[in-house]
Amino acid sequence: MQNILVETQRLDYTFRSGQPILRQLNLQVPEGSIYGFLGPNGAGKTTSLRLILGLLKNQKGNIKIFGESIATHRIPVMKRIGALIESPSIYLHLTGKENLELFRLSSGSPRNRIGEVLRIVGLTDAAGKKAGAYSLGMKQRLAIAVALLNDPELLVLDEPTNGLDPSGIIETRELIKSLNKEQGKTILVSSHLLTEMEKMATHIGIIHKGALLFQGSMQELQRLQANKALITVEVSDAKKAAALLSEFPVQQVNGTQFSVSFESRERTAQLNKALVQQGIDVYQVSVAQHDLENLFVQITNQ
Ligand SMILES: Nc1ncnc2c1ncn2[C@@H]1O[C@H](COP(=O)(O)OP(=O)(O)OP(=O)(O)O)[C@@H](O)[C@H]1O
Repeated sequence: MQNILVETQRLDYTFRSGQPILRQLNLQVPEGSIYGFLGPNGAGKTTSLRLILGLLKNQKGNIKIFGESIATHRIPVMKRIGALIESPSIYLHLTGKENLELFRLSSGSPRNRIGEVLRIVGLTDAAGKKAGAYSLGMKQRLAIAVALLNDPELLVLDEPTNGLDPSGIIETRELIKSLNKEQGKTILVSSHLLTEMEKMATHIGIIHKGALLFQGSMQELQRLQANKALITVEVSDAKKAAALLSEFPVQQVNGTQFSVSFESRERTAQLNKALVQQGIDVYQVSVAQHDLENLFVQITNQ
């Protein structure tokens, strides 16, 4: 069986306002994985990651990392973790190398580690340039280099592609994949974009309103999606269409579109015919967009 590096056991968290934020969260991050922690804004991803890193306290339930409870082994455990949470604190008036030198002093890592991390993130040639002159992707790679200084076994990255331009997103994604493949790092990475996670994650945990809706390998998620494919139909009157279609359970109505489960090509043709016979014009029938919102519908309709 695969070794679990991060495990939360029935994790509950409530801010002082009294609103429950996490509910019985049981995360299991396997060693060697890129674990995509996926959920819409406000679902509780940052709160979970802050708890895992010991930056928030007073939770209910256990958090175990490398098999140790962080309640009793926080300091030795944190030494083996690198994290990038919220915006990176990079000094723009310093060069990439100077930034790393500054953070190296607080991390206590050896001087030769700077050259190594610059090479790993592909910034060796830009090491002498001011970070303010870096592209967004280069700044993010520098921030990840800082997180790598202590040669961590586990990297925790909170929405690392958020706010980047398209090339920055690609650079960051490729770096995450190579850190996993070439450097053997286990990576817990959060995102609100399903498509982004599909491009890098080996495992997925989906959080919605503080509760875990799905957890498993990417293949398991894909199997579930294949079994639960949706088609979207654009019509002249979606509400009326949804009300008429008792034989085809409608999953979602959105403006002029509604979604139903895909069953077969023949059933799709029957659906089209039924709509036309009821006087509803059909403008388009397509496979539903591959996004988080549709995935929620698929999962919650299991
Ligand atoms: N310090 C705080 N005090 C009270 N409520 C908070 C605090 N920080 C976050 N919250 C609330 O907790 C919920 C979860 O927020 P969290 O930041 O963990 O979500 P998220 O999934 O990371 O989303 P985002 O991508 O928007 O950061 C939200 O409803 C948020 O408003």
